[in-house]
Amino acid sequence: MQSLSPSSGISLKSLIRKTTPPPGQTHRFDPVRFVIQCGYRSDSANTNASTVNTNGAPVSYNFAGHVGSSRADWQSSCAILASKVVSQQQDTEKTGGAGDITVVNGHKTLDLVPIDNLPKPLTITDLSPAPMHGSQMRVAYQGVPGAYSEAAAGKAYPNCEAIPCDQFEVAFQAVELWIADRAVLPVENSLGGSIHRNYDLLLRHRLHIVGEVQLPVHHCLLALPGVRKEYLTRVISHPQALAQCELTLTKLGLNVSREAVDDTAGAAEYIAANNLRDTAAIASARAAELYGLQILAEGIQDDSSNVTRFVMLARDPIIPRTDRPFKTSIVFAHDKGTSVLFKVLSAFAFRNISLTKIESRPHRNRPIRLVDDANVGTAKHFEYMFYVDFEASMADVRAQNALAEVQEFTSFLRVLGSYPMDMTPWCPSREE
Ligand SMILES: O=C(O)C(=O)C[C@]1(C(=O)O)C=C[C@@H](O)C=C1
Repeated sequence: MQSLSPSSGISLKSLIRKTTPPPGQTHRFDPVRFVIQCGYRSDSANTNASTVNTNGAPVSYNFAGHVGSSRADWQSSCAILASKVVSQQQDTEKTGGAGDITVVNGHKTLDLVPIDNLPKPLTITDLSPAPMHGSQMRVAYQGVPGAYSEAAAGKAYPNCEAIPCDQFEVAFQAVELWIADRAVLPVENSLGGSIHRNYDLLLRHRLHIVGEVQLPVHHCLLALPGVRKEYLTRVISHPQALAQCELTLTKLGLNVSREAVDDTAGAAEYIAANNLRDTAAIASARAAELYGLQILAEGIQDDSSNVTRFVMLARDPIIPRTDRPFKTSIVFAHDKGTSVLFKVLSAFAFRNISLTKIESRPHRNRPIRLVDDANVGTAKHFEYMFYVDFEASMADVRAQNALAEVQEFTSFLRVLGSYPMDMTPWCPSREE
């Protein structure tokens, strides 16, 4: 990725360089047409022409550094952009001033004191409908520089310009509004499990999964220089990172409270900006370097092969292929609830298609199904959306037939994306 230097900053000029989508990217992909071509249907009502681009495939791991712009540049760009912002609903309950921990969606989050020379995360109010396109791939991620999501962006697109965003929602919108070309989104971790909110966002938005990366996550305990473990009363980090280090924190004999914040690197930045000598952060070694913290303990994740899986999102899908391993992600539901699940899964089992992931989430439009029985009362069944990843490309006739069958059993079916699997050699010691 691009290295951090004042001259590499995102300027307003570069942000508004192109005001129309580049040739070949003017039309949104039409899932209806895509699935009809493949012999099955989806839920989408979109009837636009179907145009795809092919530059979404992940490439080999070569992440060497941070991407960025000067914070000053970024802030001034955002300030100008903010003057023509479409109104966006901000679902936060932020109340505090700089340096406070406040509550966002039930989680504690930080109002950070600015540190020079680092790009400031996009906020929901920075989002402008003005599209912008440089020659370099722009990849939106949630967090601040030093976050694992930034490293994932670098693994997926080694020469990209990574754009920090203060919420996942903002990263989605950055792509939808042509501010970024891709978003990178953590969906599951080998220790901490699924990042549920991101599954909900995948459904709420119309972006397509165009790739995946699996990133070894190697956590460090960071504090201000000179601080010793015995001084600590609190450890702050992303809830996933806290979960991934739970046992090790106890083994280290730390008598500390755990507090969840928006991202790992943001926790490190907060400690540095507020000179907190009683608080440590769980974050990457790179975050220690960026924010001038010392590493008190390394490799504190409860399993040395701790891996987070990220997906890359784009406005258009990539063309599925069969000459390399592909994965396809779908989401479906049925009016009659979970009874359909076995049938759906057997459509894949009969065709020898392996499932790599299954996840259920509340059906937000219809969370409860009531079944009245005059004699005994009313049964209240929870309703679900099921997310399934399977190991086949949509260009594979087995996958097309399986989905043709699945659509017979389901009232809702959407293909989230068909994309190359991350096949980089297994080396968990390649630490972030
Ligand atoms: O906070 C970060 O650094 C992130 O990139 C987020 C995130 C996550 O959401 O799971 C990503 C990878 C790690 O598993 C911990 C945190």
